[in-house]
Amino acid sequence: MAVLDDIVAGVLEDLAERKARTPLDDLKEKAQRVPGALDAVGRLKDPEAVAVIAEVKRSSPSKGSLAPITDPAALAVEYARGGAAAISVLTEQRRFSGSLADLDDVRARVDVPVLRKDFVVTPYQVWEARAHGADIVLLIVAALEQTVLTSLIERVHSLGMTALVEAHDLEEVRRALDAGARVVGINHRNLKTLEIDMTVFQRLAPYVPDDVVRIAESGIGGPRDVMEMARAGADAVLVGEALVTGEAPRASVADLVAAGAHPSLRSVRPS
Ligand SMILES: O=C(O)c1ccccc1NCC(=O)[C@H](O)[C@H](O)COP(=O)(O)O
Repeated sequence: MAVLDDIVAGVLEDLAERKARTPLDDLKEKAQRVPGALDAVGRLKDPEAVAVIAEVKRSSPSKGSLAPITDPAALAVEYARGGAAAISVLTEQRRFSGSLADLDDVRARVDVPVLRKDFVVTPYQVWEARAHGADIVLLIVAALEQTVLTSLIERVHSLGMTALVEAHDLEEVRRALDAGARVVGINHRNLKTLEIDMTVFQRLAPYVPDDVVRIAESGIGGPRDVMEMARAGADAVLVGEALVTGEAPRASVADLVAAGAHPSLRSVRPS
């Protein structure tokens, strides 16, 4: 079984337990009570600079354990102080050691948009994201049939959130756009094999129109990578491992933010 299929199978088992504990109607009520979602598109498409989405990531299928992260909110606060435009919180339990409690904690402590990073394949999970304060929801094209992708994007947007629609090849980019994505994440990581190919963003970004937010995801190790992605047309970068395994998350984010606003990029970024 491909890695992605295996992850989604586990996600569906865990989801069945949560559904048994919390009926959808209760979740909808909770979603009415939380503050409205923040505008993410405005934060992620700054003509002056590449936005940095900093990720709270304890472990991963490709690398195993990365960092214990006992206080995800404290880490997120450091990221925000370093200038992160948004915080990504992995909520998948089995392979990433994340949880909805992490999302709650982070939401309560930062005022930048928060991304629920999970394997969302049902409307219930979209409601969950909103009920736990998410502003952005990841939808992975490779995990979804086209009609389901389209309806999940609509559901995310109808709840005031932003869908980050993730693709890894040209067909997936086209499917994301056809389905109504306004924010497309191009992942260097192939979620079926876990291989990283750092040329993927450069090759696919030209197929994403200028009025759609383009995010380069995975394998970004430092300021040089951010500048390379900026030259290839990235509006934002999503960074996990390099930040959680480093010594100083706030300073590391600040370095990435500075790279994304480097004066030499002015001539290559549309104004
Ligand atoms: O990180 C993995 O190994 C992984 C495996 C299978 C599905 C998703 C996976 N990661 C999720 C992500 O998209 C990354 O956490 C995110 O892009 C940040 O990547 P990185 O900076 O390389 O940690």
